[in-house]
Amino acid sequence: MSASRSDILAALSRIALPAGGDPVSRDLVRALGITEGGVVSFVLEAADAAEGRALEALRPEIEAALAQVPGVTRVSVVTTAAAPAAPAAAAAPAGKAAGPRIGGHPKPAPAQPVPGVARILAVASGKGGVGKSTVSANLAVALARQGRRVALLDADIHGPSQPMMMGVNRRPASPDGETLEPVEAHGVAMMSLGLMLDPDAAVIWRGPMLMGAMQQMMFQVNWGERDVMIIDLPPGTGDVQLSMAQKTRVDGALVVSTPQDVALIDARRAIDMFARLRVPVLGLIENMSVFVCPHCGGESHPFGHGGVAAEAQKMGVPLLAEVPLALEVRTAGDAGRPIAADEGPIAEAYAALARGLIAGGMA
Ligand SMILES: Nc1ncnc2c1ncn2[C@@H]1O[C@H](COP(=O)(O)OP(=O)(O)OP(=O)(O)O)[C@@H](O)[C@H]1O
Repeated sequence: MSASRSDILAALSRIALPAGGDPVSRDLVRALGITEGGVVSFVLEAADAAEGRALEALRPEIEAALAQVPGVTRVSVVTTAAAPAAPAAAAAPAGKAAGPRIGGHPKPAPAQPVPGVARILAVASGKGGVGKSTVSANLAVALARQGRRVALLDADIHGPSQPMMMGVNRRPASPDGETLEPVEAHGVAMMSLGLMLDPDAAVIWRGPMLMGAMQQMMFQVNWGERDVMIIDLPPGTGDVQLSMAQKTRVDGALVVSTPQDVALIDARRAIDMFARLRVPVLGLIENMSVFVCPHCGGESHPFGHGGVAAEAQKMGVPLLAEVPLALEVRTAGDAGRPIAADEGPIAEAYAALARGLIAGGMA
């Protein structure tokens, strides 16, 4: 049996904090999640950057203490600081840097550009599982192969899959304890909450925490000079999408759908949401459009046929790409080398999508 919430809180209340009290009495514990398998994850939210550094230093001790609680199989703690990034002069001295922190309450701020990033494209879907993350990773790689300087931000906070798809899973460096360095993979600079968390841990973020995490991943990452940032949004039409459009200027949205009616209904909702947020929808991408049998070469349409093209016409938006359903797309994603990194008809479909965006001045 896995540990209970009260077991975890009891263990946490035995941890003495340098500034006095314990994480429970000081109300620092956020988004505590315990999976059936006994994986415990939560966020320790510090009041300011200095306390954040102190908590980060204490993190190994906290994780070790919780690992002793019966039923706990793994512990994943993320520390955050609620205060905005300190100016460079106040940064931690070299060698004293705290680890990367992601989360915290959002800071009220008008929409602002992400420093160094020329354009932002959001990849969205109305429904989960239609291949939005796969499209984001492949498009990012295809653009990089055409010489663009590309950032990939995994905003799919509840199910961050870019570390797996891009084949990188190391904690990002934070040399100054305030900002994070993106990780490089296949010529793309990537940041994902998945790099901070145990891959098996459930992420249960409350609204404000979620917005804070998004804000930090956009503005407290040293993205460098980038021609385009691809944002892999969570499925649906929720808080992250809204907050993204409010916090920064999204130049265009790409909506991914399978040809299935049920996916298309949700895609329509996503298009409607972007219209209300005044984010231009650049077009639809049909994923898993046709299945080509690897044995006989015969074509079939497991999710229907023609639906996305018809929907695009109805909504007055272009159909930008049709990506077949192919086993190698999944195996490439699972292996951490997106299919667009190699040669073949599917890589060419992504290359054509990238060329079109570059030609249209969107990437
Ligand atoms: N064209 C394709 N052919 C075969 N498999 C695919 C294709 N596109 C995506 N997949 C596979 O389908 C699964 C779901 O894809 P993906 O994670 O990209 O979807 P998603 O829309 O981002 O899902 P979520 O809503 O969970 O974020 C993955 O295993 C992926 O490898």
